[in-house]
Amino acid sequence: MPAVPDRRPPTGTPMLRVDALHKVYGTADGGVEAIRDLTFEVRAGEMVCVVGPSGAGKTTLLRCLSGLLEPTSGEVVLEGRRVHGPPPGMAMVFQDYARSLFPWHTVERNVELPLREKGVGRAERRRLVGQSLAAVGLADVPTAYPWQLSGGMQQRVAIARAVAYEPHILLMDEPFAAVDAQTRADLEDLVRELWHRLGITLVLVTHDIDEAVYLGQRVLVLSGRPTVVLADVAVDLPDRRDQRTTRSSEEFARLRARVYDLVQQARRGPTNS
Ligand SMILES: Nc1ncnc2c1ncn2[C@@H]1O[C@H](COP(=O)(O)OP(=O)(O)OP(=O)(O)O)[C@@H](O)[C@H]1O
Repeated sequence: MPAVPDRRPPTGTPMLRVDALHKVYGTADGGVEAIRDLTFEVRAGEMVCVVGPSGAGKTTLLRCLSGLLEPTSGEVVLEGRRVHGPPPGMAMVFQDYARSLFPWHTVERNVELPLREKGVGRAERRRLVGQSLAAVGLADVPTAYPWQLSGGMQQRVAIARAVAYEPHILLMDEPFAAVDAQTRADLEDLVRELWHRLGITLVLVTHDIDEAVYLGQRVLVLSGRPTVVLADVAVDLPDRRDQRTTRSSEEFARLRARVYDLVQQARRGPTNS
């Protein structure tokens, strides 16, 4: 595996390029064209949310970005290198925290394991584990087991694990879909705060239009299958956001309505094919 580039690209420079991405799943009856043609870029330090109707290929897109799936044609280029397998410098957070954490390992061990695989020395591992657990508000439960924690706390462990890895880019697939509404709001704010503080590039897939507008600097709206980019909506809300004032602002309502209409249009399909 190639070494992780030491430094993140400077904020605003190209980080991720998706070029004419096309993905067909082979099936017994001829194949499913999940993604027809996706082309977009993400700059270093950006937070981009991806929405689209059910079955639009959002998970397929993330799998291609993370090198878990090879595209049928087109390419994914991360920090100037074409992605073929899981790239160094990338971390992922999944919806299903219960399956992504090892129940037989403690919280701190769960966070530490990827650092061992990365070859980080012991003292540095301890520092990164302590720092990232503190950053997600879990400094006081390092020796607990995941099953002893609430769902929201388990997802915080998964986020701490991703952050401790010091990724250049973090992919999140419906990360808050399995928690209650209040926990979801807390986790949204936690992610924005970490993104601000750490300068990570973030691509987050969600079904929730309000969440996409609240979190993102851009919202990429995917069409229905076979999938293309229907719109790339700039979210020109103030950088400092909070659940009460941001979500009740006129600008938020305007953006929400715009993205909602686009998703409805995508559901009606077919698009510009
Ligand atoms: N392994 C597979 N084999 C065949 N078809 C697949 C496979 N995985 C996904 N698909 C199909 O590809 C399309 C896109 O699926 P994908 O899970 O990426 O969509 P999604 O936008 O993430 O869906 P959802 O919003 O419901 O989670 C769907 O029609 C799905 O049935």
